[in-house]
Amino acid sequence: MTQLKEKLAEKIQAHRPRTAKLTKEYGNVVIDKVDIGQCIGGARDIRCLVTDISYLDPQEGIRFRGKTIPETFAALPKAPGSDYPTVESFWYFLLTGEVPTQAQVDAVVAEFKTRQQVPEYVFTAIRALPRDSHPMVMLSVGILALQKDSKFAAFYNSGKFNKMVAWETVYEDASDIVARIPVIAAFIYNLKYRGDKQNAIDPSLDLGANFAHMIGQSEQYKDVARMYFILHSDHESGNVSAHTTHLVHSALSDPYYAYSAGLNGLAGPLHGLANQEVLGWIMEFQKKLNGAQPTKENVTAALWDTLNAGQVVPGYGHAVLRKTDPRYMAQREFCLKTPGLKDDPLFKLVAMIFETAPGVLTEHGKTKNPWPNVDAQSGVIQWYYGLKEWDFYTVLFGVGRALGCMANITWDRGLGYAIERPKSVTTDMLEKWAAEGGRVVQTAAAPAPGTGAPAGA
Ligand SMILES: CC(=O)SCCNC(=O)CCNC(=O)[C@H](O)C(C)(C)COP(=O)(O)OP(=O)(O)OC[C@H]1O[C@@H](n2cnc3c(N)ncnc32)[C@H](O)[C@@H]1OP(=O)(O)O
Ligand SMILES: O=C([O-])CC(=O)C(=O)O
Repeated sequence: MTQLKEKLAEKIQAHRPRTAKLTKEYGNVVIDKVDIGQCIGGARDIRCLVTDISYLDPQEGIRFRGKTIPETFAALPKAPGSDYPTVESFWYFLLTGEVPTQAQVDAVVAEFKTRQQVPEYVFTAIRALPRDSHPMVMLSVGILALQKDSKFAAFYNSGKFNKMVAWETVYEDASDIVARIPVIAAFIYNLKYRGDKQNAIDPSLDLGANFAHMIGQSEQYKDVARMYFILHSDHESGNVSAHTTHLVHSALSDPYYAYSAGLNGLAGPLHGLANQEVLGWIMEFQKKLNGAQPTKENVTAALWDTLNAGQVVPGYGHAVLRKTDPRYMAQREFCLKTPGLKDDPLFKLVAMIFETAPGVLTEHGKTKNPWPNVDAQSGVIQWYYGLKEWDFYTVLFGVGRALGCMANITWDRGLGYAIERPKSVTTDMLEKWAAEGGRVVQTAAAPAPGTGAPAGA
């Protein structure tokens, strides 16, 4: 066992009694209620998932293992010669909740080296796709192609499957996915946009730096990759990509099936694809400007054009957040402290949209959150460093999101979470309960009509 796996074994062992006690002794304690609006409206705000990897406060934004973004960056050991931590150090932190020592980070970096070789059949499968396939299709296929070597699936099929140790094989697959996904992403980038010029893995580099090297990027981009992957890693477990991954794995589908499915959700324009949509929107707007400077007036007019056409303003709004996304701010601060980038015309336009869009969206009056999310700021950084193919941006997101999704399902198995299966109802039922002022629950512990029903009723 590696040091990280041993530490994780300790942590899971220590945590199990807490989950068991909650289920056995407090299983009937009500923590939320469900109304018709939530039933029809995407289960918004219903507290019905558990994860300790990260928590999203609507006002404050994300905390990874209890730490805000600045606290996370400050606490973790940094990559050599860099202000940013390695992805490997963050992976240790997400999995265990402990800030690793430099020696523990070095061990993960070394472990990833042994995992990062991608079998040739994965590249063959991607090459077989039409070259104009979306890069997210290629990434999802690449992850799915790896499934045949799943250690979790092999364990399940071995006839010796045992729930108590099943997490160990999830950990193996999860670590393989995290170590390999940047290599697959780099292959896709090179295949589609660099005339198939493939750079070999540099075994001396950490995950983020190696990704930069593999796509032929600059020294400075190494920190961009590290920062981007960490910022995009996790957003508690109700978002589409994390929830899908969790749901699919809850059927004991292995991590490859689960994350390929999660990526397919990330590829939606209301979720991860919004970063591509933001750049597309900005480029369209710049074209219309025809060389003129962006001003509050012309940005306002462009935002209204989008809204009046019945479209959403990409990069703005959020299902949970009610303030500017701290991931947006972390990337904005990166821009402001990077000479060149802070004076870049595209950054200035993004900053002008930040000044203008919240007011316009508030006046429009629909969105509950007029503030920018992570996707409004990420593309401009990529563009500045020469990664201009914006249909690739969600692939970058997918590399980062693997960290959170894989940490989550490793813990799902560690704690033996059940197959996920919420209950559906019919429209007739909703109409009946609406007319009656609520659903009458037939249990001893039934709450008053209109206050919801305990599980199992
Ligand atoms: C990494 C991420 O996934 S972050 C999110 C990335 N997605 C985007 O940036 C796309 C633009 N934003 C949106 O579409 C939404 O804000 C979402 C999908 C993020 C959240 O959706 P919801 O939780 O349903 O938002 P909310 O409750 O505020 O929606 C209420 C109304 O405001 C509209 N609205 C929300 N955001 C926007 C927006 N940016 N522009 C225009 N209208 C919006 C919704 O479409 C909805 O309209 P409807 O009543 O006609 O259906
Ligand atoms: O939390 C959400 O629903 C969407 C989001 O920002 C993410 O997944 O990063």
